[in-house]
Amino acid sequence: MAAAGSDGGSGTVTAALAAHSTSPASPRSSGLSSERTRIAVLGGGAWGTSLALHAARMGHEVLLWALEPEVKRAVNEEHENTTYLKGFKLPESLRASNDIKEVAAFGEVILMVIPTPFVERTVAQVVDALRDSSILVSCTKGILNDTLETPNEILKRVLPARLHPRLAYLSGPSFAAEVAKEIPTAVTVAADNDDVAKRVQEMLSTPRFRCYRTHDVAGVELGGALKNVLAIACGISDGLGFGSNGRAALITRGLDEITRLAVAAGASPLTLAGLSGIGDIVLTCTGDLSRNRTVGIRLGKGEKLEDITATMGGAVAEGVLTSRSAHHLALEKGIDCPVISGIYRVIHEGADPVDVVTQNMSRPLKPEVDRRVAQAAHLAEVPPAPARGDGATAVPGCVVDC
Ligand SMILES: NC(=O)c1ccc[n+]([C@@H]2O[C@H](COP(=O)([O-])OP(=O)(O)OC[C@H]3O[C@@H](n4cnc5c(N)ncnc54)[C@H](O)[C@@H]3O)[C@@H](O)[C@H]2O)c1
Ligand SMILES: O=P(O)(O)OC[C@H](O)CO
Repeated sequence: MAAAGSDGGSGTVTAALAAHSTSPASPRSSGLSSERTRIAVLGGGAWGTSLALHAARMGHEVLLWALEPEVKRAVNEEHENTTYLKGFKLPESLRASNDIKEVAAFGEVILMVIPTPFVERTVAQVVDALRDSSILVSCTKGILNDTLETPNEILKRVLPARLHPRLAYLSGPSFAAEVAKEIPTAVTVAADNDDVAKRVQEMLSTPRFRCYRTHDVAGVELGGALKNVLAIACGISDGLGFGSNGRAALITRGLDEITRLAVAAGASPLTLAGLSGIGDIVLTCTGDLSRNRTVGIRLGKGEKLEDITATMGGAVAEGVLTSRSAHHLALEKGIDCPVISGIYRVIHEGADPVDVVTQNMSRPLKPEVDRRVAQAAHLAEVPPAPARGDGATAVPGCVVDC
């Protein structure tokens, strides 16, 4: 399904950007370095196709695995993914295959862009085709229902231990259609191994697509997964006509509860204040291209979930299933998450959204800042202030690289 509202890449923003640069996709024109790399993309949905397009524009060799024969045919013959990313011409150099082992064996770097419920069975098919030097980048945003695992935890269970240091996670505010239009976008790459994070960062960064990096895998994954539930909540609020006050309250209090839950699951609160937290929350809680927010709007207007998903053309709103996982994770961790639990009750137990809002707004009154988050924020590591030439120490916070 093409993302709602896509203008097929010929919008005025794209034209304005093009007028200021002859080669926005090229890292070489800006001093950014990127060696030509063989990149395999597993997943021919909107995001997989957009990332494949981005990498191909950079001059990387790209092979895309698509589940559907029709996606493979359209990419190879029409040079467009007419199923999931309609309206964007793909370079002829970007080829698609339905043979997942062939695609995995091709890649020096493998981008895994698979909805959460299919990550395990998809990756299990390619384990034997992976080389020890492969770098595997998960771009999935969700939490599995049965086990409450993030993609990182699924991958570490399925892949041999020697490949664990080769794993990275890409997340942040990034609508597939806007990346395909080369609208300036910033994302985060998380990895335990800083060399791996740097390699992915350098491999994918351009003047239109800026990658930051972090060690906080849990924070990046949980931020990316939990914001989808909040986007559904904001959509419901919009669908009910609750306006700007309602949306601002949900974004702010939603960020608070997502942060408390993520911190309880091992994340740094600073990550939730970054691209994969507040960045992606702002994008999907306000942006019309969000599938999760669109599901929420339609629920708020009274449509049934089955009718909504039946008209999405196979596109996935991860927040629908993640609302169940997040609710159970909150119970398991003992974290009070009224927004997440409210969305769980609306989606999975048929609760009336207006009743949920009234109940949430009527809870016992409390301080705004949670004690545990405040403590975690104070304990979080800050970069050491560099020494000045005169032997004095620079003022912390004044020399941070932005
Ligand atoms: N679309 C975006 O703008 C965007 C941006 C960032 C992250 N993401 C995340 O990327 C992931 C993939 O989303 P998308 O937007 O590329 O997909 P999509 O919703 O556009 O398409 C659905 C995808 O699921 C695949 N699929 C369906 N059944 C499958 C099966 N049995 N086994 C394997 N794959 C199957 C389809 O082939 C297709 O690739 C999700 O976790 C999503 O949250 C999406
Ligand atoms: O369209 P959504 O709601 O799945 O959001 C897509 C991306 O996660 C945005 O960063």
